[in-house]
Amino acid sequence: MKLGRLNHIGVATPSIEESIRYYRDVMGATITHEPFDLEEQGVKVCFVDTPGEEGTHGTQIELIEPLGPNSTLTGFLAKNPAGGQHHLCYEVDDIEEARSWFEGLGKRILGPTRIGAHGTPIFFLHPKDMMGQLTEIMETPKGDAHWSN
Ligand SMILES: CC[C@@H](C(=O)O)C(=O)SCCNC(=O)CCNC(=O)[C@H](O)C(C)(C)COP(=O)(O)OP(=O)(O)OC[C@H]1O[C@@H](n2cnc3c(N)ncnc32)[C@H](O)[C@@H]1OP(=O)(O)O
Ligand SMILES: [Co+2]
Repeated sequence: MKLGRLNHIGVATPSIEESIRYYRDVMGATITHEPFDLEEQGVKVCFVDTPGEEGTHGTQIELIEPLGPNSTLTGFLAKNPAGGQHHLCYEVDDIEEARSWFEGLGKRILGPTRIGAHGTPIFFLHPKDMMGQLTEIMETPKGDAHWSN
């Protein structure tokens, strides 16, 4: 497997609106995306772009707030009430090849491969098998989609 770009850093927050104000008013970010609900993942999401090469954006901050008490974020926020860095997401060319690679290494994969917030297949790896970092693997969006979401 060949590691691709760092697509996003997932940041858990108890209030996505408060986090948006922080990135806009303190960090000077322009927030062009509206928050949206991803019911299947149990999260409300908003992307914050960092600058990339001409005409593109760089690695995103993915703000995630729990949607309801059964969200996978509930335990994390109970331990970290102010929120904080939750996961790292790396791109790969071929999601099935990557899944087989990590399975072959004996890494625990958390649930099935599913469609993530960028519209491409994703899966998660257990933080205890990944040097303490909850790791998301995402198939690289094809064509212009890479820069529009
Ligand atoms: C927006 C959609 C999508 C995208 O397209 O980008 C997303 O990113 S959705 C993001 C939210 N979804 C997920 O996180 C799915 C995968 N996560 C899980 O399955 C669980 O959250 C978990 C990783 C298995 C943790 O489960 P939980 O029940 O909350 O905690 P445990 O008590 O079982 O934790 C065990 C152990 O791991 C430590 N831990 C937990 N979360 C993290 C973390 N984010 N980073 C680092 N370490 C983490 C936890 O502290 C426990 O350690 P010990 O206390 O030492 O036992
Ligand atoms: Co993510």
